[in-house]
Amino acid sequence: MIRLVNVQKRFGELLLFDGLNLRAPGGKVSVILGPSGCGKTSLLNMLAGILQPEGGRIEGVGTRRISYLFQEPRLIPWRTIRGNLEFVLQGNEGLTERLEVRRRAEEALARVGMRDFADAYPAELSGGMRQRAVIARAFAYPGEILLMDEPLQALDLARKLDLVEWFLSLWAETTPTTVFVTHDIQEAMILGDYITVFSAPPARIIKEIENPVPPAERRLEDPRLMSVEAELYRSILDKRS
Ligand SMILES: Nc1ncnc2c1ncn2[C@@H]1O[C@H](COP(=O)(O)OP(=O)(O)OP(=O)(O)O)[C@@H](O)[C@H]1O
Repeated sequence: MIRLVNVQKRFGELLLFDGLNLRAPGGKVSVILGPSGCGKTSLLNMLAGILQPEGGRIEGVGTRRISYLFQEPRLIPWRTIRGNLEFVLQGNEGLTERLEVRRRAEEALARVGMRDFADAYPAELSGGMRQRAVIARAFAYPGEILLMDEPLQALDLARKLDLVEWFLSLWAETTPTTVFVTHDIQEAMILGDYITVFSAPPARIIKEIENPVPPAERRLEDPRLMSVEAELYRSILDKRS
């Protein structure tokens, strides 16, 4: 379980978090849904230790291994897709053997249907394929905690749902404690075991929902998810009025 206790963060005049309390249960996907600029990326950066809060504390992260998926697929342009995965795996204790690293990279690419593109360079692939490669990379590097910053936002709905399916099947193998931030309600419903809605800064929690539908059964047209969607819309609209 990751816990934020009374976290304070400001950037100059902008008070981003004024005593934020939040939990992300172990082995579950917690989605933070919030408007642009409410501090979602800053929250992940604090969890990753890249950014320090001015007050409060963050528990449950410590020395645990973290995978971080950024908004845009950050791949090294002069390395092939396989080379990008190997690069991450080589820094990993116990995986120093070159052949083992290669085997793991190829296995991860095969898991997302990218085996035939292992020798391609990032610029030769579509945005959706690059995103698939970074998802493979995140799971090839076995983090206990997975942080995801709107990694699907630039994709159309069909590609997004395709990637969500890959994501959920890979995720189910190791069930890392996951914090996924987004402003997309559909992503939140399909991926989130828990969904927390943030207000604009200073970010407050305006709604918390436990997803009533198990991951394997989540379809956008499922009436149970449609009622989650309605509840999420209502909470966001109520806040505006
Ligand atoms: N290093 C920084 N210095 C000053 N202001 C910052 C810094 N990082 C973020 N901010 C500001 O803090 C606010 C929250 O930024 P953040 O990127 O965390 O929000 P977000 O919810 O992830 O937004 P988006 O959905 O647009 O990515 C923004 O107004 C941003 O300009």
